[in-house]
Amino acid sequence: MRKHYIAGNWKMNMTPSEGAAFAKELVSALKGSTTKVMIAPPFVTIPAVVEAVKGSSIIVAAQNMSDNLNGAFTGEVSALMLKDLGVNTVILGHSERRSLYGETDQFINKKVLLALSQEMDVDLCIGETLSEREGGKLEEVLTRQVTEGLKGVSEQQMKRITLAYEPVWAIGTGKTATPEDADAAHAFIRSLIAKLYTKGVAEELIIQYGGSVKASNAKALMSKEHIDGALVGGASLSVEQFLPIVNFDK
Ligand SMILES: O=C[C@H](O)COP(=O)(O)O
Repeated sequence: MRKHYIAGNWKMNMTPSEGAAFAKELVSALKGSTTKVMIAPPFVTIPAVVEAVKGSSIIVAAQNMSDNLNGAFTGEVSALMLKDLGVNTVILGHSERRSLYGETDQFINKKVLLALSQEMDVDLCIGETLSEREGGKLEEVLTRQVTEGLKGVSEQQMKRITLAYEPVWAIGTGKTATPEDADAAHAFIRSLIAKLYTKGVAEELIIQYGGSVKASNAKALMSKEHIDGALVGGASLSVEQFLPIVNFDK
């Protein structure tokens, strides 16, 4: 039985003081909740948020990290630095990293392997563009992103992997995939994982949906068999909008 996992990716929003205020409010709103919740602040906001969620079960993640552990890589942040802050989860391969910063499947795979070598959990994002979907390439794109992104990841390490299916055309656009379309993509991804690993690994894998998730569509999406949670962007920026998504089943 897979447990729902709801994540908020703040992207380049929230100063340290704003992040701390949000986190304190979320901690008190979630008292007693057993839902697995993660928030991913920008790097500089992480320490304030880590401090604010202390004692709660909220996971603080990074939105990205370097493909190296240390050295002459100006402007980069490494897994070692994140771990020193108490951050053990990282989002990798977000479509904005792929499209705006040219991250390839091979580069993302290098980071995935590095994060796993540091015993970090990875939330690996995949998803097709509108032209890929309309051109009938959905399965080809997902197959490539999953196969390349997870190259060299062992069956044992798959316990640390969450996948986030985010159709690029649904991110920040207000257009959500229908629950049926999203579920079909998730089912395809799960069948792919069963082929690459085992049926057991596929059945345990958490696959989040991302792309204009909000309070009004969260329940319909997450009632689908293969949708195990959400990676929320815009609606994760206020507790008022994020909380009903976390509590979609209440
Ligand atoms: O990481 C989150 C996704 O990019 C979704 O963003 P959105 O909820 O603003 O569409």
